[in-house]
Amino acid sequence: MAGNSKARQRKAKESVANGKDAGISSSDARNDAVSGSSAGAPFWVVLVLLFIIVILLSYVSYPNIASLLRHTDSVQSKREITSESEAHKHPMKSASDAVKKDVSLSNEIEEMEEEAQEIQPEEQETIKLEMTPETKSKTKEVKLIPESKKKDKNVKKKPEKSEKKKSSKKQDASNEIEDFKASYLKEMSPKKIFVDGRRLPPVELLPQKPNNSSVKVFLYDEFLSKEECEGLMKAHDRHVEEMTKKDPIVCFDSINTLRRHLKANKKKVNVTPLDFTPGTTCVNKTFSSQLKNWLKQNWSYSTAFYPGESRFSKVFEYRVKEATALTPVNGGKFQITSYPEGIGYKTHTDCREDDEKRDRMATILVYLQDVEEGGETKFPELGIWAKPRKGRALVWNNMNKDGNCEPLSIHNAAKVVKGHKYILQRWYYYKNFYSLGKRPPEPHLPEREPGTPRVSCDEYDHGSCRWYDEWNYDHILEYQRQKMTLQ
Ligand SMILES: O=C(O)CCC(=O)C(=O)O
Ligand SMILES: [Fe+2]
Repeated sequence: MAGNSKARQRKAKESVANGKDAGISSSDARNDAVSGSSAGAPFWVVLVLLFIIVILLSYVSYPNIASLLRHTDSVQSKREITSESEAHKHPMKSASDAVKKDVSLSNEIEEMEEEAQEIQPEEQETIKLEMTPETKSKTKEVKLIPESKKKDKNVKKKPEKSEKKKSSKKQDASNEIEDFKASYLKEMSPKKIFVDGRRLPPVELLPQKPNNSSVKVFLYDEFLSKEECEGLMKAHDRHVEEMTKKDPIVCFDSINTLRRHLKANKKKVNVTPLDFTPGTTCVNKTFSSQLKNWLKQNWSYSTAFYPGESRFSKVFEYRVKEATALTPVNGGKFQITSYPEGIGYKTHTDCREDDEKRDRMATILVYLQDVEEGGETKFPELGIWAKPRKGRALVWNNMNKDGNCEPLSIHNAAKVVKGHKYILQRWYYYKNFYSLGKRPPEPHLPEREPGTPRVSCDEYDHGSCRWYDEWNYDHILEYQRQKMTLQ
């Protein structure tokens, strides 16, 4: 570095002497030389030369500041490259989404990766190799732009520059939606893999109850390393801590669920549909804050990050693909959930028993830490259960090969009796769709301050309330009525 800067100084001095373009000071040297020659007066030439010398001297005296600036530039351009490639992946992303990303879990994950990078350099290498084909396919996406430009030519009145950009972006997005070809994921096939010298064989958990379902449950111990688990938990905790500074808005699947929660907490409050924010299944801000105390925050906490938002997402999906043949393009968001003591999760299937093929074919769930007592994942119809162990992955199919939801895949999270449970989950879809794995736009209702979390209480039993760091459309009545189809 020191040698380089000396060489630069020498070069810069030479460039001034020769009046030539050289090194980092080239533009200064060139500009000054040009203005000097056009003036033609020797007094100005001397003045300009003096000016150059002063600039060069100040540069020479502060090499650290200069190199610092260069460093900032390179960091800046790296950021730009990242966000640009993200923009290709998320063409519908708005500016507010970009701002929102600043407070998203991805930032925390990125920090965790920086630490992890020091620990696992070899693994980072493997991932880079894996990313190459995707980068190529991104270039293909970019090639869509000229097509939309061709269409723009038909427009008679020339739109303003920014308008033109906006409309061509819109056009690109709609082209991409139209051109989207769904990939089907019909089964998983678990096999042994090696990660960082760890041998990871799948262990099938055999049903203890006779059944005729296609559901298979596998377990991999040490699927994630201790460092990966700890990094994810830390990122989740920091994010939850930040976001719980604001009280959440609480939503219910029905007024009955709200009544049951109030009754269980010995609150004699009469509630009517008028207590809900119009158009939604959520109660207003004041009532929500009251409920937070009344319900004693009896919920689990879920935070989400999306594919492509962090290196870890690549690391993880690559490992999952190698181990199970579950393909990254069929994967949705990543969700980290933590359960405080006394909290579990209702019995449910991860798929819906309707004809929807764009549904969750398989689930991978990784326990990020041991739980002293309770917190098992249980499949009551199969007689299968698994205990939380740091790094242990549980993977199962929720749908059969024909894309029908298997009712016997029902499962629940037993209440944590002692300890604190953390899991990472990702769902893989039978038929993927354009918006799968992309951070979704947020609904405008209920009106709320930016960064307000939500709590969703789906049913009373088994402590089914869950706090979320992001919003979807489940609580919007119109959405429920129309069963709006996602792109
Ligand atoms: O925490 C668990 O063990 C299960 C969680 C689960 O099934 C879910 O969130 O869909
Ligand atoms: Fe589940």
